[in-house]
Amino acid sequence: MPSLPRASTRLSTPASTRASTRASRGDEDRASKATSKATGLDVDTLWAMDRVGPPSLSPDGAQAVVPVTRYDMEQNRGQTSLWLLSTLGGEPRRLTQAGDKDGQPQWSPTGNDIAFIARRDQGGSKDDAAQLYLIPPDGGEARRVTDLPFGVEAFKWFPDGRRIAFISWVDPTRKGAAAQQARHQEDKDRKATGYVTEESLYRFWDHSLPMGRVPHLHVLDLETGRVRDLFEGTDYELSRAEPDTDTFDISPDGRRIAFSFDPAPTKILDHRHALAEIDVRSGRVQVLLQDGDWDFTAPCYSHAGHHLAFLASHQGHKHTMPHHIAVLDTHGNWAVLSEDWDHDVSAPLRWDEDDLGVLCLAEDRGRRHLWRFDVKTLTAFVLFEGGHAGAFALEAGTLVVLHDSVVFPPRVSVVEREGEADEQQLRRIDTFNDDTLDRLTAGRHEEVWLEGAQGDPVQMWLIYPPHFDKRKKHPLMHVIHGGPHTAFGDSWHWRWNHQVMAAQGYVVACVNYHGSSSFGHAFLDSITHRWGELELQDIEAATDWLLTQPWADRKRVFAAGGSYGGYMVAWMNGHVAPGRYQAYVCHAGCYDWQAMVANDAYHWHAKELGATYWEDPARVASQSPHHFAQHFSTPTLVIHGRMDYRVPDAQGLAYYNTLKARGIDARLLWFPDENHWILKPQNSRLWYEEFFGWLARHDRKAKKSRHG
Ligand SMILES: CSCC[C@H](NC=O)C(=O)N[C@@H](Cc1ccccc1)C(=O)O
Repeated sequence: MPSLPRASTRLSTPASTRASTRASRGDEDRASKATSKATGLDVDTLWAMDRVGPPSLSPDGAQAVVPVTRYDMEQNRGQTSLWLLSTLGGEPRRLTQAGDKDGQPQWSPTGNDIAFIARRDQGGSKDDAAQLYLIPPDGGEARRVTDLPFGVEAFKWFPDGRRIAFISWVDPTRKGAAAQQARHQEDKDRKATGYVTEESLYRFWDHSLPMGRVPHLHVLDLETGRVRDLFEGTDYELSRAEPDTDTFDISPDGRRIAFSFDPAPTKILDHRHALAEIDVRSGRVQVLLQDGDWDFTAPCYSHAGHHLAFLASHQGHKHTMPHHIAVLDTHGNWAVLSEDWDHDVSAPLRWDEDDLGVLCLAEDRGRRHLWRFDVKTLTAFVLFEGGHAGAFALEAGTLVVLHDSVVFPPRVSVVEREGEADEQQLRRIDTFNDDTLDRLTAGRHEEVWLEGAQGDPVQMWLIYPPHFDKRKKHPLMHVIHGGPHTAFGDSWHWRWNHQVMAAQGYVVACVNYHGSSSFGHAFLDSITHRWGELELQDIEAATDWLLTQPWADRKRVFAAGGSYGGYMVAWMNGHVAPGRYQAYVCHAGCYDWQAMVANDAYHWHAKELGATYWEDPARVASQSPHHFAQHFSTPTLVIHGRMDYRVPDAQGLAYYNTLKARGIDARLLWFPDENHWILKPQNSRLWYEEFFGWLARHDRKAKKSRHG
């Protein structure tokens, strides 16, 4: 981080300017063009944009397949189909037409097929659950290759291209396909809807975990159609928290599968995972690494099969410890390699083609890059500099990245791997959304560093309205991120879209307050056991800085946040002098840490707050917005979804009821069919309408005709 005077501003770091220039010269031009004809982004245009998902490459690296989701606002639904992109040049080609949601495409190692997961009405039968399909890349009919009662959750090809390993949730007390089928029929015949459990972990984000079923690893033989449950008759299972392909990996010779698992008999979200390896033929399991102090996840075999890279977090030291790259050899020796690199590494890992480096995604000061971590020199090197790198794929020397920025949604580019990162060359291989972006003027964004709490440098991103005129006064809006251990940066958000907000005339401010990820472990951990305190000082320091700007309208200052960001605006309501902010929007906000024990991640709170409510109720209350209700005075729009199990809607309702009971101007927007996020087009349109309408109502200069 730079050492700072009180505040320093720059359009972006020199490095990121380089990256975004190369990634998106057209987008930079668009941002600065600001012709009087062009307008900013509106909600309907946002929903009309194509949403590109993670790419998978053909074995020769010549083509990528991506899922693309398109929404229809009037029909209030989306459809996902697969598209082929040439990495050599040429127009994108749509591969699937028929499916509703053709997802997770993976190119076979032989190059002959693309496997994907879908729930289709095809060949005279309709899938009850998502199944695996294969389609040849040169077109033709997709063919269903599984017909499993409980469907397929995620999968990986075996290197021989003849088998597929996949995850399916099965009843561990039953053996054989017929027994699982019978269980499925029993579930279908059950008339009662009550959910009965003695589990500690029984719901996750927005869904109840299947009663009495757990995620097992299976193998499908494509020639015979035979499916084997590799965990049948054992206590092994994969993580119950949305298990995906990061939880296992297949050895290059196809004989073994490494997987991470929770060794404790009773599962909770925060348990530390161990690593094991199963011999595919015999089904014999060998535990590779198990240590109560460590969480081991995301195994990945080297190409030669001699090393297993994985993520290791030293939870015994502190629960906030980052995930580091670690390697295990065939003699059982393991070591953490990236210990001196103060970055939290994300899954998946992938060995580089020389087996001397591991590719990974990791955040860095509000951005997210693709890195190569060199296992000999123990140094990290940026391969692709974000903006925001969302996913990557590497085959036959071709490296592609799915990346986005504040000024463009996710797109796919080839990263030419020559020279230093400074000379990074990107070649875009899709054209999705270009026509739409060409018609728009994007708001300019920049990064500002402030002196925040404890005198520490704190990063803030500003997104200006499209036709920003610094001689005029503008309303300000804080958009406060959730987590708390996440970060805002140079990235695209489909739900809290900065461009849509800036296009309404606000200067949007996103502060990466103490506790945010991507600024090193000490910064992330600085708020532990003292939630609210430093974060508020940072946001207030940012407001102070904003109010000194000649273009800032001091009487038109707002703050909005979701989840932990919602916690922050509720906290502000109890701690900031009345009148400093004209209105708040609290989306899915955490309001009362004692009542939050009703959520799906209740084991985690005490580690962050420093106590459970039965041990030290005063300590918990001192970090809880509800405890400061007597000071609330600022008008607030409260938004919540009934299907939110992370921050149960009782949190939002308690906040709203308190505001009403105290006679404070408040409005409630409650969605019976949404979760922590507003995912349906029409509901999103309503969300934005209410959001802007509420702010306008408390904005002395807003055009009343527009917002009622
Ligand atoms: C294992 S719990 C993970 C909590 C997660 N925070 C990540 O940094 C999260 O879901 N945060 C919510 C807010 C929240 C905070 C604490 C407890 C429940 C919810 C969010 O901001 O999205």
